[in-house]
Amino acid sequence: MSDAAPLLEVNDVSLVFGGVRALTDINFSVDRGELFSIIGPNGAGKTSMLNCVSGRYSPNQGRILFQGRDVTRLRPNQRCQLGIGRTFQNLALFNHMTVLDNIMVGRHHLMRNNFLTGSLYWLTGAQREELDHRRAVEDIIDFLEISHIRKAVAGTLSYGLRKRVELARAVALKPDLILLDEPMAGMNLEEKEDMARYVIDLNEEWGMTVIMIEHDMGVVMDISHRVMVLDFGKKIADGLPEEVMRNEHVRTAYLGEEAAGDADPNERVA
Ligand SMILES: Nc1ncnc2c1ncn2[C@@H]1O[C@H](COP(=O)(O)OP(=O)(O)OP(=O)(O)O)[C@@H](O)[C@H]1O
Repeated sequence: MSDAAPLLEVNDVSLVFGGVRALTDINFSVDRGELFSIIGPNGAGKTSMLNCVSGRYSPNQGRILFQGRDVTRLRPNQRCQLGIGRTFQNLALFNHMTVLDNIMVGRHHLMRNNFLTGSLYWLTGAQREELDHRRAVEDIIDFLEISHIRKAVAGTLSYGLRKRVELARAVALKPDLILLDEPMAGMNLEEKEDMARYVIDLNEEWGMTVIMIEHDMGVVMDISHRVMVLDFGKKIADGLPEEVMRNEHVRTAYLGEEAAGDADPNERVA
């Protein structure tokens, strides 16, 4: 694959649930290094699109290529191993486990030693491997500023902190492509500012390509390189944030003229 080839290509993807057409003929691509956002009203098909990329849903039609390889029929864990990580709209943490253990779960597929070799702990290099993993996890904990809660049981934390731990677990997979489903939902302004900064740093410092679904237009327009708009399962626009904001179809179909006026680009959250 040449450097110029997209990291992710979605070709003619359609997805149907019974009588509901969740997605119709969706085409887009995301280049390595991009921070790409998907927006649209409730029920527009955003999460369905992300689920087709992560492998949770299998499209009825179309193909998904990751690093030039057709992954359309691969299971979620296979895509994970190829470098696609994600967070969920509704938190999916192990609430009874500590923050540290939740993040270690994220490292699982990178660990070569299993329970058999693990029983030969000192002989197989498992001890060294575990140390390496712990070090990598510590880097993530420092980056996301959750050192003070590392030993806390995940279920006891505030919503904002649990979202951050969930992000940490997804980052622990060291994905090339990270899919974020409404990372700022339910957060206060300060938490949103922090999360926006983490997303930018993941993209710029950690080199991860990001696809983000987010309803906060201020954040989306401020930090995205490109934005795609879905409406009733169809793509109605994609382009630079300012182009999308100017697009009349988007303004009427999604934002509405009034809301479009509200999303003042000078009033950005991050
Ligand atoms: N598992 C499912 N079974 C049946 N219908 C589904 C399923 N998942 C999604 N849908 C339907 O597909 C359509 C798109 O839903 P989706 O959740 O992808 O939209 P969305 O843009 O992410 O919405 P929101 O912003 O509310 O999260 C909706 O009509 C939804 O009811």
